[in-house]
Amino acid sequence: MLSSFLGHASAIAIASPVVSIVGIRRPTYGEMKQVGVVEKHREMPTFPQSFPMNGGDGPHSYIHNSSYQKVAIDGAKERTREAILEKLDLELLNRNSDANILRIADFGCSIGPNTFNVVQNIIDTVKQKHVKKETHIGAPLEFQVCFNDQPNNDFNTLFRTQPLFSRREYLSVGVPGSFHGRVLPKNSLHIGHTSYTLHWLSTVPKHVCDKKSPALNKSYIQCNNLVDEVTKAYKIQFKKDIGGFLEARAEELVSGGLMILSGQCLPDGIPKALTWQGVVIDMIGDCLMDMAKLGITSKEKIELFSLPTYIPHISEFKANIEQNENFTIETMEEISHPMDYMPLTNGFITSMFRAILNTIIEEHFGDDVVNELFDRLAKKLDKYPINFKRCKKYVNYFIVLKRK
Ligand SMILES: C[S@@+](CC[C@H](N)C(=O)[O-])C[C@H]1O[C@@H](n2cnc3c(N)ncnc32)[C@H](O)[C@@H]1O
Repeated sequence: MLSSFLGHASAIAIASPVVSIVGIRRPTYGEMKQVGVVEKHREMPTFPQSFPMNGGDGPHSYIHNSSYQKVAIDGAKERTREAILEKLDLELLNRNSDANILRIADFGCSIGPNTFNVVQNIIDTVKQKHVKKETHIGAPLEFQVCFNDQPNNDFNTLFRTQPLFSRREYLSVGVPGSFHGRVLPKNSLHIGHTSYTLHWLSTVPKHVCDKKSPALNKSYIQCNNLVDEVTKAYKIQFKKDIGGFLEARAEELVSGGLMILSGQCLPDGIPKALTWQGVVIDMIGDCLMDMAKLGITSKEKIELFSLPTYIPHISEFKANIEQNENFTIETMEEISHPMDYMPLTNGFITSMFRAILNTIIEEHFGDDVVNELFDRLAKKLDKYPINFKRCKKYVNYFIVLKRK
C-alpha cells in the first residue's frame, strides 16, 4: 500500500505500530519510524506566534514560489468580480462621512505578488460598478488598501515591489497584527479579502507537544488526522481562531460590506495523510528524523515541534463560519484547483514548501538545518515520487459573506 501510494517499488519493513482511523492506515514513511521511549516530562515549548512566508525576493522567497496559490486566486477572479457586481451596494459609502473613500483590506497578504492582483481585480470591478452610476457620490472615488499580515512579515519587500504610484489607483497602508483580532477601526472597511491564510492557527494547540498528554503528536509534525486526541486539540484551536477572525471582521466591516474568503479544506472523511500535501509534510518530518539519527538535530526537538496549521474538513469549516450570526452567507462554493490534474515536479514542491515553512523551521531548529532539510526532502521525493493519481485532493472553497 505504501509503495503504490508513493509510486515506490521496493518493499519497506514496518517498524512501528500502525495508527489507524476509520479503517485507513497511514501509507507513508511514518510506518517505518522507530518511536522513541517516552522521556521525563519537560516544559512545554514556547512557540513563536508568527511565521510569515519567506521574505525578500531571492530564489527561496514567497514572491518567487507562490504560483500554486496564484493559480487558485486567478481561478477565483471571475467569481470575485461577480460577487462585487451583484452583492455590493455602493450606497453604503453614503453612510460614511468620507463618502468618496472605499477601503479594501487583504488579510494575510504576505509579500506579493498575489495580493496586488487581488486588490487590482477588486478595484477594477468597483470602478466598473461606479461608472454604471449605481451611486450618488459626488466626489471622485478614492481607494485605500490596507495590507495586513503579522508584524514580522517582510513589509519592506511588499511595499518596495508594489506597482509604481503612477500606475496604482490606490493609496496603501501597512497593517501589522494578527487577523485573529481587530486590526482596523470599527465600521471602517468595505471589502475584506483573504486567501490561503485561515489554516494558520494563532498557536500550536496546547498538549500536542506535551509529553504527558495523550494528545502528544509524538512522531508527526502536523495534524494528519491519524491520532484522535491530536485532531481534537487542533479542531478546538481552529474553531477558536476562525471565531476570532470573524468576530474581528464583523466589527471592522460596515453594514453591507463584503468579506471574501478562499483557501483549501479536506473533503469530508479524508485524512490529511492521504493528500499529497499531507504526504509531503510527513516526509519533511521523516527527513528531520533522519537528521536526528545523524546528530544534526535531535529527536527531542522534533517531538517538541508541531506545525500551527490545520486544514479542516469542508463541512467542519462551513459549520464554523455559520456560527457567526453577524454575516449572511452570500456564496459558498467548492471549486477545483487548476493544478489538481497536473503532476507537480519535485523541484516545484520542494520550493513551495520551503517558501512556506522556512521561517518556522529556522526558528525551531536553527538556520543551519534549513538547507540540509530541503535538500533531503528533494532527494526523498526523487526516491519516493508522489503518485498524484492515488492521492486525495483538497477542496478549494470560495466564500462571500455580507455584514448584516
Ligand atoms: C500562504 S500565505 C498567503 C498569502 C497571500 N494571501 C496569497 O494568497 O498568496 C499565508 C499568509 O498568512 C499570514 N498569516 C498567518 N497567520 C496570520 C495572522 N494571524 N494574522 C495575519 N496574517 C497571518 C502569513 O504570515 C502569510 O503571509
